[in-house]
Amino acid sequence: MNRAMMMSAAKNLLTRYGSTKNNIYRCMSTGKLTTVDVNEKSGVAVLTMNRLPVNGLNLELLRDIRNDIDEIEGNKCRGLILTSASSSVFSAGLDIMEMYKPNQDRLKEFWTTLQDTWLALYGSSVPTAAAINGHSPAGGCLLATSCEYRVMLPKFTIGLNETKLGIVAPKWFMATFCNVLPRRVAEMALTQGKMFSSEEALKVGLVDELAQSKEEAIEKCQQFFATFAKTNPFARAMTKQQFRSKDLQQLEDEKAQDLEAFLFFVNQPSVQKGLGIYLDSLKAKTK
Ligand SMILES: CCCC/C=C\CC(=O)SCCNC(=O)CCNC(=O)[C@H](O)C(C)(C)COP(=O)(O)OP(=O)(O)OC[C@H]1O[C@@H](n2cnc3c(N)ncnc32)[C@H](O)[C@@H]1OP(=O)(O)O
Repeated sequence: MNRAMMMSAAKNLLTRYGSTKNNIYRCMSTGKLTTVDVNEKSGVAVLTMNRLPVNGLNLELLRDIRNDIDEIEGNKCRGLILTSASSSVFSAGLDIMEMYKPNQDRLKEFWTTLQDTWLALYGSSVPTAAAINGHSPAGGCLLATSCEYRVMLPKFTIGLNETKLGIVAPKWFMATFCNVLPRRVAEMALTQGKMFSSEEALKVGLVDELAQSKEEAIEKCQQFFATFAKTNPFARAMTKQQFRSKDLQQLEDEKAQDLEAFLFFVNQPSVQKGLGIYLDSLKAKTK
């Protein structure tokens, strides 16, 4: 191989594997709206949501996340860290445009994909953590709390604010919240539609640690995964799945009813009106 060929091969490798100070990262898959980078040394995959500006969870982003989780599971990665390409928003939750004046077929597919994404993430056999590097309301909070561990940057907010929008979080959103928070704290926060500051979230246990940067958050997630170094991966995964099986089974059993309830609720004229007003208030903020 001559020098030019060697340079070209190295360049190709760097494009595919991208080098950082300590480790080599392999880009495993790149959906249009997500990227997945696997640390070759640790086997940990970083799944980055990249639908800027706010990672609103629309049908396409949810599909990409779902496919990435399946791929990470299939590749037997040692951990999955969910994070955002934005420096101020982890995810703004469900893209309200999917629910406002919706096309009914797409609305069905949207909700079914959200259900499947949650089943895949909450039930994942791979250890999961969220590096919450920005605001994380509603569906964003659902994704973060579906993971086993959360590290958040200061001065952002997280919570299930649905009641403030005049909508009701489904049972499986609530179950995910209750898996993290004491029941009374969860009930109060859900009914109030409370958004916690990062510091408050740490205090109540909604997040496990704070970090000063995204890199530090990812490092802390990796340290969490390292706590499993002396456990049997199969026994670990089975324990997690058994622990979460009631919540998972409930949605599996009630998927069709959950979809019907969502469609009925979202199509109510009063709900449509409320969503329209909320969207206008969000847009007015930017004017
Ligand atoms: C039965 C139904 C059950 C459903 C269960 C769950 C529901 C949800 O998940 S509903 C979504 C709830 N989400 C929110 O309430 C968050 C709303 N957004 C915000 O509070 C802020 O945008 C946020 C703090 C996340 C970020 O603030 P900024 O960085 O200042 O950004 P902007 O507010 O300027 O937003 C930029 C741009 O994005 C639009 N936007 C924001 N969030 C959403 C959203 N969830 N869906 C659709 N669009 C959203 C916002 O309107 C701006 O648009 P433009 O003005 O056109 O730029």
